[in-house]
Amino acid sequence: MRTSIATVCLSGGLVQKMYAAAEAGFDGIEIFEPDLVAAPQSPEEIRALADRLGLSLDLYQPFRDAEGVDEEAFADVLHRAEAKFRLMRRLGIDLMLVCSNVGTATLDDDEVSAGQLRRLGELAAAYDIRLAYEALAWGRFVDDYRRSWRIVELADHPNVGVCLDSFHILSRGHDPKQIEEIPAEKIFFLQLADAPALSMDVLSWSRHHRLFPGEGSFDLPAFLAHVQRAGYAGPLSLEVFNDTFRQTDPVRTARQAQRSLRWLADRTADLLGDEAGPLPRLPEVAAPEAFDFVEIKAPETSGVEVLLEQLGFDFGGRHRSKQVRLWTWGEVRIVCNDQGGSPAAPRIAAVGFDVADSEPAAERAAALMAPPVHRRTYAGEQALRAFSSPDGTEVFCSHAEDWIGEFDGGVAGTSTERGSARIDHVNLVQPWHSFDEAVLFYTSVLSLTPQPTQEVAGPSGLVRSQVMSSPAGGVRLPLNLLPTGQLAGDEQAHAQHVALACQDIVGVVAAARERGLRPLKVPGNYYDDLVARFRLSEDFVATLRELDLLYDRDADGEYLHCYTETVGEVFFELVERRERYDGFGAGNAPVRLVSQAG
Ligand SMILES: O=C(O)c1ccc(O)c(O)c1
Ligand SMILES: [Mg+2]
Repeated sequence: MRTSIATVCLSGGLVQKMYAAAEAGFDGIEIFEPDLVAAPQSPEEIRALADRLGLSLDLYQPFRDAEGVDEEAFADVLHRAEAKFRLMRRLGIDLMLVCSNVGTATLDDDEVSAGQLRRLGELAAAYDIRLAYEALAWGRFVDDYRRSWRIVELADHPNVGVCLDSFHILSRGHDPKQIEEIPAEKIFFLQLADAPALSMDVLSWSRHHRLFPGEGSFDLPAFLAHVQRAGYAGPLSLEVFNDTFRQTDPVRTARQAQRSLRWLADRTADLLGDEAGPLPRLPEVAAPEAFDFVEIKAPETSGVEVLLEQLGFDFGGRHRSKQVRLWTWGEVRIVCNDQGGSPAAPRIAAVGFDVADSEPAAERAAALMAPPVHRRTYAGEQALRAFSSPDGTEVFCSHAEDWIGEFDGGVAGTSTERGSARIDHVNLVQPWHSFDEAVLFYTSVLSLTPQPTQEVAGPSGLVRSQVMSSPAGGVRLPLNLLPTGQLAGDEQAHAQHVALACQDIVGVVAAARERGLRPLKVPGNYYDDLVARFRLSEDFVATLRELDLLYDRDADGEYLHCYTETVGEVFFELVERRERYDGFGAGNAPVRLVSQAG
């Protein structure tokens, strides 16, 4: 499988983009014309650099407004094209992308367009150049790949073929199955992009919101399977116009892009089975169905452990050789780490996921270029493999049995009178520039599935939230994207949190309050509104009000929850899920955000 990336995906100048693509392991690039025009280097220098970096120059693009025009306009098209063909010879590029006409087309006639593409193809042939015709989703007359293929078929010239771009096809809801009817030798190029489900004009959607495969809502594995079944053997090239990637580190973006192609190839090979051909596979790993632990970096005096004690955790002992303490409650294991000058503000430093087999999980993460994390390990201690997620939180694939013996006090006796508990979800706050990357990271590395995005209004802006979850719901990882502005009080509301599921939240919170816990205060107006929305008994609402419990109900069941105060950058949530309730009480989030902002 050859991989390629359009220079438009990356920030920086052309040379910087080329270094980034090479460093991330791409085989080639598509040169986006404005990048070349703005570059101080000559075409010959760019060609030499590509050679030196081991990058092939796969495509020059875009050539606009070529077909469907009158004869006078077409004379200008030929003139313009010839200049580009000469330039491409200097660059050593033999494939040019021709977009369907959006501006100058006046003739809605396949015969005319085909005739003009044929004449352009004849001119290109003289320069040993081929043309890949792409139907833009907003083309004046040609906006459907099936029509662009009909025109190419009519043009009937060996130097004229189609370029398929997943965005233009899937954004319009066109069925990609008919790609299989296009002869492989006529598919000159393939561009891949994902996108979030948005209802907006398709041009703005394309120019600002494209994403790498695995980050959006399109079914790219199914799309690529059609292209592979057609017999396409050219490079898989990414073409992602995205406002964030245009302004973030190009090396990091290029690695993210390469990760997305490796994930996509593997998923597509799954769909194709015996027909997968040369698509490379990843070590197979089932999604984890439980959290193994959460590690909080916190000095012993920070107050986090006071909270844990109030919540009813048992002290599970000190680590044999490190400044690390374990707290347990049922199946919940929280590790407080005070090593190496912990930051004053406690924060979630690592999350352990209980995967069936840690070795292949670590191999898979490495194949997806997840940056490894090296922790100090002493003789006789389990060396756990960990990786850094895009926001810096370390991800472990681990099993408590392998490491819990390193804590004196051993496995803590679990107080049965408080019932069992488990980690329900871990909410990780994402910086604005790594949100999409995080979705891809958890999708590809841990095989978690992104759920539909939600937006919650907070006092200082909208919080976008996307939950990554395992098939049976044992692991839920809400990723929250914060508003970009920072108002006073934001820090509290935008801390990360660990939610603990218990069976009798009323009893647990009542006991915790006896031990001194002060849950986040919920305003009286909230309970008046609850009474209006749900037919709840007065007694029940009085209990909720007394204990500052929040409530939600849907067709699947009920959700009762409450929050602790925030310590540094972390707080805890207690939850009780009744029946099959699968949400997070999203309607209550604005109340929490306002209360936390104080
Ligand atoms: O947005 C555009 O104009 C544009 C240009 C070239 C492409 O390949 C494409 O998919 C879109
Ligand atoms: Mg394209």
